[in-house]
Amino acid sequence: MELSIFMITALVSILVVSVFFVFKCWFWGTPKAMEDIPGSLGWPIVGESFSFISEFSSPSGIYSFMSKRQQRYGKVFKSLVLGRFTVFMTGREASKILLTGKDGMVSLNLFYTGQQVLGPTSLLQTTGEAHKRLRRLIAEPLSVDGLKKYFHFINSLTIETLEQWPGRTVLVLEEASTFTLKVIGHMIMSLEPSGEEQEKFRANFKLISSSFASLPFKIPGTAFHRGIKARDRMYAMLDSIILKRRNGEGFQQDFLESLVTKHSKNLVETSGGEDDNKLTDKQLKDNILTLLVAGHDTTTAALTWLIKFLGENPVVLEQLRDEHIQIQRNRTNGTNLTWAEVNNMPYTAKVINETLRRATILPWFSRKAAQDFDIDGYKIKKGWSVNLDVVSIHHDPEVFPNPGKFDPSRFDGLLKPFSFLGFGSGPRMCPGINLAKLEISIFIHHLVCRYKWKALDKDDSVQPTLVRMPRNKYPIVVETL
Ligand code: HEM
Repeated sequence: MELSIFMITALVSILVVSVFFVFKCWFWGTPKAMEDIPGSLGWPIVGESFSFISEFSSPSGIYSFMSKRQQRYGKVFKSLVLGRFTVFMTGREASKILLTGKDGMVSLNLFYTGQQVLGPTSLLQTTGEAHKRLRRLIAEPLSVDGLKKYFHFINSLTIETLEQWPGRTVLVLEEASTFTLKVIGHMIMSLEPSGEEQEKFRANFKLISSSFASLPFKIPGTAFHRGIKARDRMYAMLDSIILKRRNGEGFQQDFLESLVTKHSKNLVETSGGEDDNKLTDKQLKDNILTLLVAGHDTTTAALTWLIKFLGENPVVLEQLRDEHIQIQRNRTNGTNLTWAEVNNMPYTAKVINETLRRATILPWFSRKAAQDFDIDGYKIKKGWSVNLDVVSIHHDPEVFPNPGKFDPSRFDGLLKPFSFLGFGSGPRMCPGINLAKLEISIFIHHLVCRYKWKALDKDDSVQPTLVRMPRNKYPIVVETL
């Protein structure tokens, strides 16, 4: 029932969005200009969107859509999916060109709904110098040292979360979602992990999140409209916190405080000139929302896949458990995990990488050509949508033999550049990498040291969302060891 409602909604959405955007593109002549690129644009208007969506949620995911076409046309092919004429490409060479994107060759290619919700000054919508400047401002609070102050919070929250798991059916995806949202809410604005504010924050965030894959019409009653309204409520909440901080009330050592005190424009006497290290309140809010959106689903999915892969690979689980039990045994004083320990978990780091390779949480990286350029002998024109197929890169048998196997030892040695893109590469490489690894490592430590679990369902299909997650949310039962 749920599936058929989803399918109907997806089909109607594809149709409406496609008609809107495809007419726009045909008007500008994109299909004709793409004549030299191999591939098929599929049916008029909807293109290949139906097979794209249906293969997307199959266990092999978008990989089967890509590999069929790569076998027929080669590494570069065109398609018409989700209302966009798109050139798909794969391989380490294409990654290097697209991800290093020198001289502003490409920009990120958000869907219209994402652009509207996140606002024009979001990191995801800026390019060139403006993008570099924003990256500089958020680098310090997201660095390993900058994150040290959140260690105790994440550690306690993990223990509390896991203590609730034994004796009931646990939907790992839901638990991971609640956990990662509490972590990021605390890190950004010292939000208490429970209570009315947390509930409001969560409700607004959910509406914002679902508006990204909605129809692009801001009509009351639509998911897009609800998302924009939730975004406005979230901004009002941030406004009131920023005001309090400026008035010297409620000082906290969080991400917001660091931006407000060091980088907020309203605090300095502006003499009319631009200060490269200062942000307006609008820039501040757009980018806090960007971090929330970019960091939540990804970390939730990674944690869920990791627990699932461990459940399916007892040998890996045993080796991982050994690493963590050894950490416990080596402790001379105290019984709790320490900051030094969490930064020295070599096998855990490989398990995280292998999870990101095997699951490929962000299956493609979407770009827009900002100028004409050549790739694998094909001419890409300014304005085209270009998608880097990361799943095929992560499943290339020449780099990762037997790619379907979950095998963290693949990361024992150095890999060839651009063969592993779990956190991306180049100027747009994930700025949240340290936070994500910190959360996952702490969670895994307590999980494997104290608990064992059993999966209640064997379904391997994937939710048809931009971030790949198990459709069944990975239901398990848990016992203490
Ligand atoms: C395991 C969890 C995570 C994974 C797998 C992940 C993955 C990625 C990848 C692959 C990219 C590059 C996308 C591209 O090039 O198109 C990216 C970018 C980004 N990530 Fe993450 N991420 C994770 C967690 C986080 C967290 C916790 C945050 C925030 C605190 C975050 C914030 C961002 C932002 C803002 C960008 C865009 C950077 C830019 O455009 O300059 N991510 N992430």
